[in-house]
Amino acid sequence: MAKDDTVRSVQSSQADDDDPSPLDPQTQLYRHGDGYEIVERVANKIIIKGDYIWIEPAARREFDVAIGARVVSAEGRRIQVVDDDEKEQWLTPERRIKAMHPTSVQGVEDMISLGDLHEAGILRNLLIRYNENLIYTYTGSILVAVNPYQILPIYTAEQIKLYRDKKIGELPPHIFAIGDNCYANMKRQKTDQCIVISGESGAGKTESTKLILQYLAAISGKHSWIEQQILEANPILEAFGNAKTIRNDNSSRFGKYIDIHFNDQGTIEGARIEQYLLEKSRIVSQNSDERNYHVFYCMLAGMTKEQKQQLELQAPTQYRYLTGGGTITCEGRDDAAEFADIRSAMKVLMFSDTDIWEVLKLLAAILHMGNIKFDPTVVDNIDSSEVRDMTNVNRCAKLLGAGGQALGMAITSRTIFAQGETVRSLLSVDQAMDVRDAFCKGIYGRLFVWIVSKINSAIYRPKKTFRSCIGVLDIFGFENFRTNR
Ligand SMILES: Nc1ncnc2c1ncn2[C@@H]1O[C@H](COP(=O)(O)OP(=O)(O)OP(=O)(O)O)[C@@H](O)[C@H]1O
Repeated sequence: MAKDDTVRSVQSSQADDDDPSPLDPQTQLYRHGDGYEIVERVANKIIIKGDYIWIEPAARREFDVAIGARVVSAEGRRIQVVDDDEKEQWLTPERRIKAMHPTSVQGVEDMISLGDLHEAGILRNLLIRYNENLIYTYTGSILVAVNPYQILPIYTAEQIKLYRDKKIGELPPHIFAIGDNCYANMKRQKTDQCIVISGESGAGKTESTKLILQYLAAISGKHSWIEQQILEANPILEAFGNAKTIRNDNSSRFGKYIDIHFNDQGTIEGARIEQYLLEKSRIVSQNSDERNYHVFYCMLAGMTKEQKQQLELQAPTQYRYLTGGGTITCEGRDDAAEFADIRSAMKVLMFSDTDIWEVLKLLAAILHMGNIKFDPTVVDNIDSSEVRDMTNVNRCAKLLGAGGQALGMAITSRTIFAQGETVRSLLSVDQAMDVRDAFCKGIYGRLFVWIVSKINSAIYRPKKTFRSCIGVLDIFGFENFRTNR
């Protein structure tokens, strides 16, 4: 709003066209220079051409919110507006509207200063900033980030330098400002800090976590080996814990908490990662258009012919556990190149060649296991099952270092120890399939825990002298499906 503009609310009982007076005391009139430009009186509110208004939702359903709009013209008792979705609409006096506060018209860097502090006000503020590629906005000390789905030139070395030692609010909102604030507080107050990153799936939490780690590594350290190791933990965790979903091609299917440890000089000394609640059901089944964990497709695309022969592996299309979602590729991902990156990251984190090979053997065993089929049979009048073809069972047994017969028996029967006695009962086909799937989920779950502990053994240094830390929590994103599991 220009400096000489005035804002007034007046009573409509005094209304005439020279001195327009809305009934609703909340309605504000903007005086532009010599007078008002009035286009129409709608529901006792004076609307001014060029003014911004909130259009209340026609129906009052749970998730409906008002939408912002600009008044462009009037005709009879209707006004024409262009709303924030760029849609033209004609509004009649029956439609509920409200004047928009100037802060919502222009947008603000810190939403604490919004005049219209409601859901619609917050959404519009984020929208108008997003339209100008301003993806970060503060709400006090909270940073709201909107996923730009494009590479913006805002994460350069210059930007890192720029945000160094600045107070929040001194520069435009940025993820680096949050990292810097945390680091400065930790050093100044000598207290541990924590950054919590939350949002729905695909919102950009994992990218934000990575940016914070990169910023902390850049400002605190001497580009040491330990920093490199901490950063290289990500490709490994993503390979084993991320998957393509319908919302996000690289969706984290586990929660992670990274504690970064600093010495009294503020230099990174080590870190520790904790993982939570890996989505194990994905190992054995995937929703339509989704994939299993990246690592399976990467290994099949990236292993040499000889390695695949040793593990008796074929193309991903041959495995039930990899084709449940009906898609084996992920646009924009090069699985073979990713496999090379995963291997080199594992080397950086001190996984030996034997470790890596043992991991691949477990993954191969899971794939063969998923292809085991069962036939129904009846034993002593009880529905039972038998393995249709022992080839896959024997492959798994070899890879797991178990006996083929023993493994076959373990997935088609159940053994109970009761009152000093051992009772073995046979499983139906459905039960055997459940046991097979549970076994694979168990193997993968334990493998994931082992991988995280192996990473920790490379990056964690026991506390010797003073140490403070910054924790970054990246939880899995919220999702809402037709069927929620
Ligand atoms: N700041 C950013 N700049 C550019 N692209 C981004 C940014 N943030 C996110 N993206 C893009 O959006 C995708 C999804 O982001 P990300 O994986 O971080 O979401 P998420 O919130 O962690 O989702 P989930 O909960 O499913 O793991 C990324 O793979 C990346 O392509």
